[in-house]
Amino acid sequence: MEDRNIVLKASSLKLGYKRKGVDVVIADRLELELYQGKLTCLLGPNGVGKSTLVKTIMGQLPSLGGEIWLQGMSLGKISTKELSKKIAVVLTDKVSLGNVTVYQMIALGRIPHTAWHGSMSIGDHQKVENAIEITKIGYLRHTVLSELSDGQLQKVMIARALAQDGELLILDEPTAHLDMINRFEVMHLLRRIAKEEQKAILVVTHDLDIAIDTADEFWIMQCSQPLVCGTPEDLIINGQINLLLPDAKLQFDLTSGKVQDASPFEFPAISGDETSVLWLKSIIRKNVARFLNLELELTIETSPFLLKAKDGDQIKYFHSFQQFIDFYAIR
Ligand SMILES: Nc1ncnc2c1ncn2[C@@H]1O[C@H](COP(=O)(O)OP(=O)(O)OP(=O)(O)O)[C@@H](O)[C@H]1O
Repeated sequence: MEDRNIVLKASSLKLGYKRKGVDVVIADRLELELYQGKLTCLLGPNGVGKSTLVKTIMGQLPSLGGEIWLQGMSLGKISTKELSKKIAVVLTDKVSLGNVTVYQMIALGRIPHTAWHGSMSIGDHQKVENAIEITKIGYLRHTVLSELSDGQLQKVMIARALAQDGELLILDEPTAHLDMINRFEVMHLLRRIAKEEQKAILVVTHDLDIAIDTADEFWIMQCSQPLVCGTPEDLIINGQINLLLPDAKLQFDLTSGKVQDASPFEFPAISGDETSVLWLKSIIRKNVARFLNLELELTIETSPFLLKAKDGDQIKYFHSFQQFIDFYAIR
């Protein structure tokens, strides 16, 4: 653990807002570290304080207590200009610069490094080109932002953050509003950037399945509790992943890696290969209200698909899950 390069560290961090001079505390006693080359996902229920934490780490919102260090320097001692060179942020806010081209937008990432009216140096243009190459959006270079899809726009905003060339990238729900393929692509792009560019990346997300696939580290935030930190795999195996599911009706299923109904469930006897049994259980579970015959003995094969159901002396064969469920639904 000691050999991991800490980019940002916070100790006894107290988060919140001032209302009429009074502290409104959102979270307290937070201990956290972000590492170079690691993708960290911050997860937690709506309203728990994830954006508040992000704003505090970015230096946009003062903490109510505790310390934050960026590369060993106290955050409070770093000027806004220096901070904008070190931390790049991608927020969910809609971009209103519709007529700006992709190249121009990414070039805005260089502003902290140039004077406001100063022109970009060759080095600045190289940083922009590099960001375009990493995010593979060269084909969009001259397109105006208003003509981009949400997924393309998200990649442009990531490229802008990359062009900024800070040590730390923070993204607040970068996969919100994206379809499944784009969610997957964006998160895998962030993982690649963490590894190849050796950036520390913090992503706020509600996308548990893709976060499990891509994150090196999870921070689980819960109301009035310390952050729970660890690799997704450790948190799954030790059951702490269920902290994300305080509703007793839901649980994280270790075998399928999915969140599912936690109500006790007894399956009929099933034999077959592991994957087929998993999906047969999935359809049985969904149809539990109309599927109460526990005397069944089920055998499943998938090449070709054949589901044998033995009910006492009777044997029935089904060639799809649909046939199987339809048959038992009408009994
Ligand atoms: N400017 C503000 N002043 C006072 N309270 C605020 C302010 N902004 C947010 N809050 C409160 O802080 C709490 C945490 O909000 P925050 O936006 O950080 O949650 P979140 O975990 O990011 O939620 P979500 O998943 O819905 O985005 C909420 O109770 C919210 O009402």
